[in-house]
Amino acid sequence: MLENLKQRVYEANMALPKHDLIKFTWGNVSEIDRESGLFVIKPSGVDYDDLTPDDMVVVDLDGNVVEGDLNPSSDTDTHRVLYKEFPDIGGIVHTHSPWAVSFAQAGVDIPAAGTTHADTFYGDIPATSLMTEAEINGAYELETGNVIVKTFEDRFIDPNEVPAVLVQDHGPFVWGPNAEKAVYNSVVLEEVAQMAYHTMMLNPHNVHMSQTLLDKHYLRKHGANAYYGQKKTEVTN
Ligand SMILES: O=C(CO)[C@@H](O)[C@H](O)COP(=O)(O)O
Repeated sequence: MLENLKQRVYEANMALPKHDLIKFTWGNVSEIDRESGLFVIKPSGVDYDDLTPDDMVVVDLDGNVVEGDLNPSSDTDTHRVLYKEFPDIGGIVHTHSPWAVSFAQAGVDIPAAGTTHADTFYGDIPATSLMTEAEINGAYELETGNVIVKTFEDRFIDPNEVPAVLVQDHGPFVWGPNAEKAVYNSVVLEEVAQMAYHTMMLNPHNVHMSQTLLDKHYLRKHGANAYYGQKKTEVTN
């Protein structure tokens, strides 16, 4: 079971440079096996050209390295918090994709401006508030996870419907039912971030799509077969 998971996580990590979402050793991908509560994550600081499936590190939800000779990603605690607090997600991606990072660093939500966005995100993609000095000086990656969870709780956003967040001072964390889908969502995030930036430049007033179209479009695509569990709303064609 773990060998297959390591292979999948390796392939998902290798998709980051392929889609130009990272440079050098930036970013990381993980996937959890919910039965065992173990997740597999990229090792820290290893160039993607040198990565192998055997380099992947197995971690439990208490943060203990269960298997692996290399140190797990420096963002492991952020992944860990999200797996504990968002029980429906199965894979997490962190990238430094430029357009998403620009919105994150500016502390600006990516607005739901059109159907390209609505295909994957059921609403604006939230930017977190700036982390406090205490959070930064504490266990930064752990506090990053806590800030993400608090952002979704405070803004009543369902992480199963908006599978991404823009961590101010850092960058995007994106998730999905597995690592492969989380990478797909990361690619869509970068695309809609660039589209949103230009849309906002062209029309500084209001770029939000109609809620009616957002509801219709998202539910038609996800409603009956939402991969995060069954949506109760009837899908209207
Ligand atoms: O944002 C940072 C560093 O600024 C990290 O997220 C790196 O981008 C990935 O670190 P490792 O996964 O290699 O530890």
